Amino acid sequence: MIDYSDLYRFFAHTPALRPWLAHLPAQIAEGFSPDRWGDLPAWESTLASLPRLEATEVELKDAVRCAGNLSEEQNRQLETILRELHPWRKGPWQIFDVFIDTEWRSDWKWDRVLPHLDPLDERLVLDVGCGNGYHCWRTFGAGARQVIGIDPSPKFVAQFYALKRYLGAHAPVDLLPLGIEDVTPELRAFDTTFSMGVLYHRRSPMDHLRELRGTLRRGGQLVLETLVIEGDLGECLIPEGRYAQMRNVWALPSCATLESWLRKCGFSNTRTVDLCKTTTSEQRRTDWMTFDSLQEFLSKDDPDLTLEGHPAPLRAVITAYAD
Ligand SMILES: Nc1ncnc2c1ncn2[C@@H]1O[C@H](C[S@+](CC[C@H]([NH3+])C(=O)[O-])CC(=O)[O-])[C@@H](O)[C@H]1O
Repeated sequence: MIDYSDLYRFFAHTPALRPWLAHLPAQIAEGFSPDRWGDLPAWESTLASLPRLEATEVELKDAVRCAGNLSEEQNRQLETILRELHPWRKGPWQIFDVFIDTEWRSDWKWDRVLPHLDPLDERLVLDVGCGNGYHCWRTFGAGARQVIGIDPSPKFVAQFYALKRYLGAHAPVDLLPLGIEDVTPELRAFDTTFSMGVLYHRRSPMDHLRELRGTLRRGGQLVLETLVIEGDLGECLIPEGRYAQMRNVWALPSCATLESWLRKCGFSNTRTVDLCKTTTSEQRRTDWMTFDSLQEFLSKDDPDLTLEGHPAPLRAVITAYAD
């Protein structure tokens, strides 16, 4: 579906990435397998039908947007095609005159994370579970040398490449249809690794932390963002049923617990740098994501609780360094 030849060349020229390259083409073929994803041909034809348009201006630092001289008809055609890739969860994106108003204000998360990042200049960055790659672009806009996002949902990969052709077809920002388990263990290649919104989806959080450490070179920075609970060292919520209607939520530790897990898994200098309750302004139903959203997942009587009676979503950003 996507031409990864530039990325394969980059892997070949980067000694630390070479062990992964041996498996990568087969993993990507598997990630885009039509046997696994019945809608894949439809997404491919959407990508193929996108108009060839030239951006005269691209902004990636303060927002993600591009501009150019398009007719109303061209903007309308672009919007119709991009809407075929519904639901748009992460953003927002301004693509010419088309404003993709996504479910999440991912720019608000970026604003919380950015002040705590080691300078990104010249860094090789991995974004684990990057969705459609919104933060990958912001990372590149903040100076990174090369950004590789991974996400096992090929629809999000399709959204990313739909926009990449306008935001920078040859920019060193790519997204692979893979999960963290596909990254070669103990690669120790990346200067910065993001894992944002992923830990609570992993059945074994400790294994996830160890996998993340394995992606980083010694001294590389981990930026971990996840759902947490208020509480002391040792406390952790493991919801038996759903959490905020999500079936695949496993562990919500307190910050102190999570920091101790990080230290146990080979990180030091752990720091909780941000704690933020998710609001219905940050995560909400929009014209580009018309399914239920946070508002519908909270208790009608008490917005501090989820529908199931658990504490409502509280998210922490924790930074740590790989030993
Ligand atoms: N095994 C896996 N490996 C990697 N990714 C996975 C895996 N399983 C699921 N995912 C992916 O992890 C992402 C989690 S969303 C965070 C997006 C972004 N980071 C954000 O911070 O806005 C969560 C949220 O918005 O709550 C999804 O895109 C999954 O496909």
